[in-house]
Amino acid sequence: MKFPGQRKSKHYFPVNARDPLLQPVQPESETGTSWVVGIDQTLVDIEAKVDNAFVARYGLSVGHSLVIEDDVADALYAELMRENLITHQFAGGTIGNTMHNYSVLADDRSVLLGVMCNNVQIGGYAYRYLCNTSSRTDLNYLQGVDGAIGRCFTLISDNGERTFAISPGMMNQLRPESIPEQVIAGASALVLTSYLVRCKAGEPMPEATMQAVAWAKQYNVPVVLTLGTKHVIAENPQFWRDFLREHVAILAMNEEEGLELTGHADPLLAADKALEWVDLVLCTAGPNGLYMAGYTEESAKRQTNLPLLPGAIAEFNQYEFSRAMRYQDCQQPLRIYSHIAPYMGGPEKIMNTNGAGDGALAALLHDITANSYHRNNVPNSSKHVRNYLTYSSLAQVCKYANRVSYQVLNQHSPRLTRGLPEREDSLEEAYWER
Ligand SMILES: Nc1ncnc2c1ncn2[C@@H]1O[C@H](COP(=O)(O)OP(=O)(O)O)[C@@H](O)[C@H]1O
Ligand SMILES: Nc1nc2c(ncn2[C@@H]2O[C@H](COP(=O)(O)O)[C@@H](O)[C@H]2O)c(=O)[nH]1
Repeated sequence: MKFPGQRKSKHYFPVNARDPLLQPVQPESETGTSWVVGIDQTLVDIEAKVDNAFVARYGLSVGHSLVIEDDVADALYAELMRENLITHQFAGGTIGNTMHNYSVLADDRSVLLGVMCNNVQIGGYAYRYLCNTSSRTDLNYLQGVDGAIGRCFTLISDNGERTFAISPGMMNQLRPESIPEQVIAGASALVLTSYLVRCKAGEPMPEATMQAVAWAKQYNVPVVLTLGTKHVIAENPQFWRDFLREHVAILAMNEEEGLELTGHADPLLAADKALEWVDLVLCTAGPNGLYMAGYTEESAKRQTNLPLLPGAIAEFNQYEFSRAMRYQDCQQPLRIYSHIAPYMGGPEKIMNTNGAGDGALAALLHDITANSYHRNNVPNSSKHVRNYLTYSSLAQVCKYANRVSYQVLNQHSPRLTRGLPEREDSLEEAYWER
């Protein structure tokens, strides 16, 4: 497990297994002691540059993800091939990306659940998917299917905005009996997307998802939900509010999804509203950076030393140096909030925005899992006198999440090709001051 993010001062973190002051740290094993598990629709992103007329012609909606029928997919693919418009093909899927990015950042294990072709052809989509997933992402629990994985036509317009057209193949054929109980039971978090319910009647994916949720509940594993696209939420916002209240601890969304869910266009108000249902919220807001909202114990709150920010909630970042806790673990819960503008103002030129939100969530998951790792290895550390959810303060998690989004925006693929630059890995470096 790598240290999550960078620090101005050195915090104690058991990255050195030979420290004699530590309890004997469990030896590194292939399965590890702390991991995250996610369920996804197995998808390959087929990226092409198109204009808005192309998007409109196939009944798609700019910036969003819609499922298309096979005949539309065939016509769309034929036009992309005819006009030689395909530029890249990557492994994709919002949770697949998040598990891969987590493993790259943490240099540690994530487990991905979903389907995979029984018959993988060299050079085919399934082959590309497997080749482009981190070797630290455990794919041993994928369920075999006799057919194709999904295709996600990722249509990039001139300003870098991405539109998705999903041709599902067999991506929704994951069955409940393919969800391994012990993998869920030992995880630091179970990560889901609202896309998992976007299926045809009779497809087993939603049932498989609910099996995983039931085990997460049984073993007190926090469930993380990322909202995916505003269209899925807009179809039935009340379903999602109930789902959050009943099953979810951590919510990740962008401001458009936040609006559909809560009725608030302001990301801070949307995040605040969502705290009625969940314990921790990450709300990305494109060029306006990102917000986090959560709970801490009143008596453990820590005052920021950064300028207090104006907003719909006055001086909302006052206690952003506090660490997040689950509502149920607080005796006197206090709401805490933080915001950060895009790292370095954002890249000079954004090639495409695909995966920026997934990157931010991977950073948050790294911080949460690092907390479990630290608790396992140094249970009597003062960091664990309370049952905290995150290793770091809300402000620090925002910085880290933002930094990772920047990295994704600065490269071409939604999956990190490497971890953050080496020279930032030094705990001594006051990188954030730049
Ligand atoms: N145009 C932009 N300029 C600068 N930063 C951006 C821009 N778009 C996204 N980002 C960064 O990427 C993060 C996630 O982007 P966002 O587009 O909100 O996510 P999603 O992909 O989920 O819609 C933002 O919080 C911000 O840090
Ligand atoms: N599991 C699904 N993943 C999907 C779907 N539509 C798009 N995507 C994936 O999202 C990422 C990019 O995410 P971003 O919102 O952070 O830009 C991309 O790689 C797509 O594969 C879907 O229906 N299901």
